[in-house]
Amino acid sequence: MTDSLEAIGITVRYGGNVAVDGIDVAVPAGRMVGMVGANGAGKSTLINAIAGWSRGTPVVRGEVRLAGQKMDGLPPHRRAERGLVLVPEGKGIFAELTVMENLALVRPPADTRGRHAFSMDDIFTLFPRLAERRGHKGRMLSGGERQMVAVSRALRAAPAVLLLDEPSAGLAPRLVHELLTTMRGLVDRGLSLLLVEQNARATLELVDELYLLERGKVVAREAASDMKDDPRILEAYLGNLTA
Ligand SMILES: Nc1ncnc2c1ncn2[C@@H]1O[C@H](COP(=O)(O)OP(=O)(O)OP(=O)(O)O)[C@@H](O)[C@H]1O
Repeated sequence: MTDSLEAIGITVRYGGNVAVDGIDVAVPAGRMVGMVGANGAGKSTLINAIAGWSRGTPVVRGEVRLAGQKMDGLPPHRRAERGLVLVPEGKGIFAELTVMENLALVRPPADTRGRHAFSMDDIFTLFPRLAERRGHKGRMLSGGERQMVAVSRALRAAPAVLLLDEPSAGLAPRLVHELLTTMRGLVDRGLSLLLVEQNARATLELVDELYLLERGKVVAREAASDMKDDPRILEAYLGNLTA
């Protein structure tokens, strides 16, 4: 079966500094793949390159395919139109627009075949907190609520594959768990998800497969169930999970 998302040989080079070094990623349909690593490992650089953009002006190489279709050379908005939708690090919601207005900025595509469409009602069922706050401006929302808006805005675009960059940043552990559990629920309903996270522990609990990144390279890639039991991985990258 064709993977929902396939990235092959992604390399992002800033002069002599190779931030991402020939990484392959595959997200099978209806699966949640996690990518963890320390600060500066290259996680954001990689997920942004898959979405079609980079900070600065690096040299970017590699192929990206969505359900077998080539995305190479397409700008981020064209990739999003085809269903490859990024929730960027830092959320990027408009502080002076209300929750409703932020969500209304995205026009759902007319043709949602092979995609996962979410009406406003679906979104408010998923995030009841946003329903209560629909008239509140972005600047009045908590970090968790802003993250919910950012995810919801991406869902309005009817993703085939959702790319989620560090949703836990700045959130309390309980909120991280709630948000990731909600995302897992969507994956169980068929969405494909690539999640970049620093919080390895929370990620490992919910993903199907985990990649570990170190200095721009994948140093381990395993089913999450196997990684949980791999003492080498636990010790080196995840600390003591039973602690
Ligand atoms: N605009 C830029 N110019 C030069 N180098 C950059 C630029 N953006 C990122 N880098 C480099 O790319 C490498 C990877 O950074 P990246 O932000 O992808 O790491 P990360 O794993 O997402 O870290 P974090 O968890 O802190 O967000 C770092 O060495 C960083 O210095």
